[in-house]
Amino acid sequence: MPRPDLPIILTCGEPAGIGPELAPKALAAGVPFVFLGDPSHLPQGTEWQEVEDLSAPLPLPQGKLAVLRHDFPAPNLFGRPEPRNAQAVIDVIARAVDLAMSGQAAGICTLPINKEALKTGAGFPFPGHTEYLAHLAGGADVVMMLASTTVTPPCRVVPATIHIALEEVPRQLTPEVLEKAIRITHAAMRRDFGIAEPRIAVAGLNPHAGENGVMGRQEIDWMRALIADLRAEGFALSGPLPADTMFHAPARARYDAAVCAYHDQALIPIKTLDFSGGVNVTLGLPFIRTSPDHGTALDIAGRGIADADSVIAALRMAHDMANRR
Ligand SMILES: NC(=O)C1=CN([C@@H]2O[C@H](COP(=O)(O)OP(=O)(O)OC[C@H]3O[C@@H](n4cnc5c(N)ncnc54)[C@H](O)[C@@H]3O)[C@@H](O)[C@H]2O)C=CC1
Ligand SMILES: NCC(=O)COP(=O)(O)O
Repeated sequence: MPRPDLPIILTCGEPAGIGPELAPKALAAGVPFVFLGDPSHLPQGTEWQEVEDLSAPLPLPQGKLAVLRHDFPAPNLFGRPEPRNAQAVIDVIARAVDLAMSGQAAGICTLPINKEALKTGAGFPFPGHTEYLAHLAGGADVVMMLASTTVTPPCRVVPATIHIALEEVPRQLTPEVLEKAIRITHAAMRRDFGIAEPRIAVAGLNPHAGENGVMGRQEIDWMRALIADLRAEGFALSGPLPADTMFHAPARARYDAAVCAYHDQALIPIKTLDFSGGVNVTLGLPFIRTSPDHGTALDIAGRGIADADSVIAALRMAHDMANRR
């Protein structure tokens, strides 16, 4: 069980992006966390203090940022990821996971990585944190959820396939993959969101959910049968639903989470409804992991204008999850 009195580890992510400037702003979350990264990447004038003992009380006096030091090999230039720093970005994530899995931290909250920079700089073989974290957890079955924090009814979405090319989706979206996403989502809604009988809506793959086979057959070939089987087990499921009409407010009021067929089907509604309050949470891991919903924003990095609301919401959600567990 995670100890909510212990800090959440906030990993630095890509230092050339907006991560370093978000870290001091994230103190507004009011929950105990420690920044894991190179303090030389923090904005000039940041008041910080190195910590070694994660059980020491937080927050630090005078609003200082607590830093668990992880020095990077090369200087940082905002907006331009440095290939020599790519491996350190990856190592920081692995170090944070070690701390969470060994019970020294309440969980982790990851600042964004630039997937292309890690692939070109260090041959990172994973398309995102989600897949890397599953690997670090010994091959856990996980799914990615993005959850709003400022809209009512809430928008919580899970793409059953994640970081793959659109042309791969019909091949990789199998009954097994969709069933796994539904089961993991159901369990996490109960454990981490306190919803005893979660209602889950399942999006179809095709326009109009195939319209009875006129615009695609996955819905009638296997989705309906899978949903019926799971309903018979007691799951409160609806679908397969046409994705274009399931995200407006009255539709969202009818479910607690939506399991979608692919990345953009799921992420466009939440990032449109709640870009600054959206939280990315990995479901199915043996430790808590949240993240802001946005990326590295290289176009504005280092200018001090990045909005910290999403990382603040992510830290609070991780802390709430630790308390609930
Ligand atoms: N969890 C993670 O590590 C994530 C990483 N990424 C990575 O980030 C990189 C850039 O991805 P993009 O698609 O360009 O998305 P992005 O979210 O980095 O940027 C999209 C637009 O939103 C703006 N924006 C993003 N966050 C903002 C903030 N906090 N305050 C103000 N404006 C903000 C940016 O300036 C840009 O105009 C890619 O390498 C992607 O893979 C993307 C999403 C999540
Ligand atoms: N678009 C969401 C995203 O890329 C987040 O991925 P991850 O790094 O959390 O796996």
